[in-house]
Amino acid sequence: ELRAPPEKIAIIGAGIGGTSAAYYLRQKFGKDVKIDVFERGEVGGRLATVTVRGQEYEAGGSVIHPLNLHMKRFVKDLGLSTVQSSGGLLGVYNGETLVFEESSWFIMNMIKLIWHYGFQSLRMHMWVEDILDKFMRIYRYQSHDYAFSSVERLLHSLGGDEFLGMLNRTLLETLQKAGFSEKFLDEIVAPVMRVNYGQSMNINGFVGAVSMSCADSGLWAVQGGNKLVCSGLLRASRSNLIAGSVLYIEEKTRTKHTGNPAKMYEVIYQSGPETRSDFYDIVLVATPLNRKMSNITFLNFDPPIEEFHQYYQHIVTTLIKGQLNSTLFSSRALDKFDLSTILTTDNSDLFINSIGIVSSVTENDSPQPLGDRGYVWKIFSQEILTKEQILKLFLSYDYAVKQPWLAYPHYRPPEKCPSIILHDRLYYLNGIECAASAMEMSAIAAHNAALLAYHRWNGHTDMIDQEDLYEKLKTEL
Ligand SMILES: Cc1cc2nc3c(=O)[nH]c(=O)nc-3n(C[C@H](O)[C@H](O)[C@H](O)COP(=O)(O)OP(=O)(O)OC[C@H]3O[C@@H](n4cnc5c(N)ncnc54)[C@H](O)[C@@H]3O)c2cc1C
Ligand SMILES: CC(C)=CCC/C(C)=C/CC/C(C)=C/CSC[C@H](N)C(=O)O
Repeated sequence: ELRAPPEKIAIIGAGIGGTSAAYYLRQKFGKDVKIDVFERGEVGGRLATVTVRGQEYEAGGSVIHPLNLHMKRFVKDLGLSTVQSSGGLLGVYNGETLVFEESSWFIMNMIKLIWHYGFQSLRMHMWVEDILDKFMRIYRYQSHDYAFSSVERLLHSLGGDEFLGMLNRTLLETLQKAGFSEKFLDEIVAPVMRVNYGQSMNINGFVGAVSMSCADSGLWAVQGGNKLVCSGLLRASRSNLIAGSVLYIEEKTRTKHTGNPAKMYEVIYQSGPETRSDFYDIVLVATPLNRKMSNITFLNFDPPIEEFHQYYQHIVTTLIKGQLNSTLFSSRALDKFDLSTILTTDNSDLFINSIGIVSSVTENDSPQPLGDRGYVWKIFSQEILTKEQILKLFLSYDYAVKQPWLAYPHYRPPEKCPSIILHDRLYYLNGIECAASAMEMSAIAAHNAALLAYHRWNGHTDMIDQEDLYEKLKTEL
């Protein structure tokens, strides 16, 4: 038995979370519901490009894993094209020397890895694969329309106590317990955490595994820029984009056009110089809730909605077209230096987390140098680079563009994820970032919130928080 669909739904935030929520809500609630998406900045949010000498480069979320099935589906449904993320050779610098350097010969690489670290890179690959295998169960659950009322229940359904327990231990503890050596952790794992999450191995084990999965082959991106997925989803869901900053959300009783009173949410927002408001049956918040990032106040809720204080890691992306000062990293001159990405170990004297050559969002093959002044390099650092620091890294450069971010949560296990259900029909998507922040995680949270909102609207409690789903669905084949 289905109740009449809601009349109006509001989504706050037009990043990948908000726009994929619009897409899934349209699928579930049908064509008649009016969906408004509020965005105070650019559509795409943390998926954004910057322009260097007329070409666009990803400055935020850039790579997508081959097993990120929601992202894959969006690209297919929206008729977008993909580009493979260029590989290139990678080195690891410890502040004095390159402690590891890839070779262009596959066999040589294997020998080097075994020589330095025994079979630990193979064991690491197997550790990540086992977690990914369990993680993939979410697609099965969601394709059968099952929803979860908390991030913890969602993770528990994927692999039980052990899987959920990854949130409560640091990656370092987990991998030390699994017998990985200090050398492998310092020279391989820590540099991967620094390039991806700008943090040490003290992040939780789950986000550590997500980060390590970036070492898999087949990473890809959307041709023209990953943010095209967001604008495409907005269009495909026939949502109404409202350019404005949401200030307050308040629950109020309204008389509907049927003459009946109903509890609704008033969304009060600033659009240009004006403060406006509108009423909604359901609201989804698709932005991190904290003062610095969204500054939304919940008014007159009983019981009150808690304040969120999740601290987000400050990261700066700098794109520079120039000639690398390769002698900073090795004694070889530039023409003999064949590394295209340099990661760094956890050394507080280093002022960069990583540096690597990047392709523009339209280049389909290996990155090309722009004219005679070198490639475009992407640098991740904790602080904005000074001119002196840039001049240490480059022999010469002719353009630099800097983009600071409050990028992802500062992970500090044990993690307690914020609630998904903030109030009766008020949902929060970005709590999932406390497990791991990635485009696919926001898409999973969006699909889950759309299913949860739909089942709760229709009273389908049997579709929420089902135990032993994996076993149940196995026998349903
Ligand atoms: C530098 C960097 C590199 C990354 N690299 C990768 C990567 O390679 N692969 C990957 O998968 N992930 C990556 N990520 C993570 C990924 O980008 C994010 O997890 C994802 O984009 C988050 O999407 P979201 O929609 O949940 O949030 P956001 O993209 O932050 O969207 C929230 C939106 O809400 C809007 N908003 C906020 N407050 C209000 C308000 N009061 N009123 C109206 N609108 C509001 C914001 O303007 C924003 O557009 C990276 C992130 C960064 C910063
Ligand atoms: C959710 C799962 C199973 C996999 C996602 C893996 C993935 C693509 C994680 C992204 C991690 C992240 C935040 C990377 C930031 S930096 C990316 C890249 N190295 C760059 O240079 O831009």
